Amino acid sequence: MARLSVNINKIATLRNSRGGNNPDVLQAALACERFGAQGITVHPRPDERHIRYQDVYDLKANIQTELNIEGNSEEEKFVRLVLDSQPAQVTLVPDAAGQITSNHGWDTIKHQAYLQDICALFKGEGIRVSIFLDADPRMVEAAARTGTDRVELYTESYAQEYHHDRERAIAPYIAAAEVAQQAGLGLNAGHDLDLHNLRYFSQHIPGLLEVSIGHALIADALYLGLEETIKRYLALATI
Ligand SMILES: CC(=O)[C@@H](O)[C@H](O)COP(=O)(O)O
Ligand SMILES: NCC(=O)COP(=O)(O)O
Repeated sequence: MARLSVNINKIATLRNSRGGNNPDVLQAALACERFGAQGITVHPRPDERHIRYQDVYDLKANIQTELNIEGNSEEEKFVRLVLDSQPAQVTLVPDAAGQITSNHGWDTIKHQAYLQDICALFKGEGIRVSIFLDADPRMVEAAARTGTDRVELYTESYAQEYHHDRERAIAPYIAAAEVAQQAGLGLNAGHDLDLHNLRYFSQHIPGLLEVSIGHALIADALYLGLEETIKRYLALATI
């Protein structure tokens, strides 16, 4: 039974396209909560092309549910933002500056020492840490040695393969989730989850605590409205 954290990056993309404050990112986040979302996710990027750093402070001061901030902790500015705004959770994502969207998880073997240090820093401030990972049991095993609380499985390959062969698509995710459970790590997932592939994922992944969903959910809201869309995603995530 996973909780749904709505990623509102795309609301900010729309706002920024005209330079004003329409749509209002904070108002959208509060509406998501009112319609049942159990968390709000943002992924401020160094160029602030969608979520701006100021949005993060405004969200933290006003939302009632968990704030999850995603980003690359190798950027000094990101670390300062997280420490200053004190979200419930930080998700460490190894994206290069200017990348269009996330396309891989951390290599927790190669970067073990760095990840241990950064997890200790955030956890020392009472912030829950999750590390974004490809669905590879070796990466989960090594993540367990960093001190992280959770891992987030990067679901793009699941989403792409789902329509061809869903059993094959989900197999590495089940294997990774089992290793996470054995290691005592909490499990999150996200990227390209949608109304078609979410039910099967929630049904088959043991111990799934949270899904963060943005792109497809915000697109669906154009047709269905935000309230109905969130209701549908909640029904699939909390199976
Ligand atoms: C970490 C992750 O999975 C991404 O999906 C990300 O949060 C989305 O970022 P963009 O909205 O910038 O594509
Ligand atoms: N962590 C994944 C996320 O926040 C949203 O990804 P997407 O649904 O926008 O692909």
